[in-house]
Amino acid sequence: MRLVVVGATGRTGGEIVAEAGGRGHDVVGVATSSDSIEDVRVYPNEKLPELLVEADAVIDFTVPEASRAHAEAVAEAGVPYVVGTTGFEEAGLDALWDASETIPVLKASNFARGVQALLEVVAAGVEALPEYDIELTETHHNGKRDAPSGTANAILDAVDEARETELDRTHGREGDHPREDSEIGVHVRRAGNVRGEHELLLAGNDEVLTLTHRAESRRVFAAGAVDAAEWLVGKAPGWYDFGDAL
Ligand SMILES: NC(=O)C1=CN([C@@H]2O[C@H](COP(=O)(O)OP(=O)(O)OC[C@H]3O[C@@H](n4cnc5c(N)ncnc54)[C@H](O)[C@@H]3O)[C@@H](O)[C@H]2O)C=CC1
Ligand SMILES: O=C(O)C1=N[C@H](C(=O)O)C[C@H](O)C1
Repeated sequence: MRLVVVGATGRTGGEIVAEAGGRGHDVVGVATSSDSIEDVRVYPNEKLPELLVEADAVIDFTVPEASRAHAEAVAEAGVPYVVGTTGFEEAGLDALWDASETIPVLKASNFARGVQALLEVVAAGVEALPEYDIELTETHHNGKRDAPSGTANAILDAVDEARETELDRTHGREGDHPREDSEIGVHVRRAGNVRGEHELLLAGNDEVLTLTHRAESRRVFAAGAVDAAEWLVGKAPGWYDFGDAL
């Protein structure tokens, strides 16, 4: 199928281009810097409407302001839309929700299948240990813009759902700060070229349960995103997540 990869020159977009090309898909790229990538033409943003005419699906790993801007054009073109971009918390997802009224939109903060499994394990652990203290730590490369990660927010939401309450998300601690029972500590590390690590710690009753996912390569995200795009083609308009495609 013809895939348009928006963010094609990025750390993850480049892996998606390689993964999709390796599966035999016809790939074109869109990015702010219109370089070619190993025989794949990359076009500037303003070319997106033209490229959508022949597209079977769009995969977008850019920045929130870009994904929000692209959503309308993709919806108008009637093309299924896979969104991996994170950091929408401030800007909001309204443009994507609006698009999902006319096209299938599949958004996931993490396209690694192991993270989907982690989210299920988190729910089971939290339900089994309702009175334990919970702390979350995420670690990413030193170029990551948003904090905490989209995956961290998804894990926090899974904890709240399992606890059937909203814990107070305490982002770091300093000074005189004893832990309240209602807190969940959220800790963010940015260093080197770490692809993405998430650790949930549950402690109480003289024991500690640690649940950890570590991406060893961005190829894991690329494989999941292309799987999602292949699954999304032909689906009815609506809002989907990666779990629907597994
Ligand atoms: N859902 C998932 O599985 C994953 C999500 N991500 C998310 O994907 C996003 C991109 O991450 P990276 O690949 O590290 O980013 P990057 O900074 O390496 O690449 C960003 C890409 O977006 C393009 N871009 C930047 N600003 C733009 C604009 N205003 N308009 C159009 N294109 C623009 C750049 O040209 C580049 O191609 C982030 O939000 C990150 O959190 C990253 C990995 C996995
Ligand atoms: O920016 C990244 O690299 C990643 N971002 C996603 C997130 O914000 O959760 C997914 C993955 O952890 C890599």
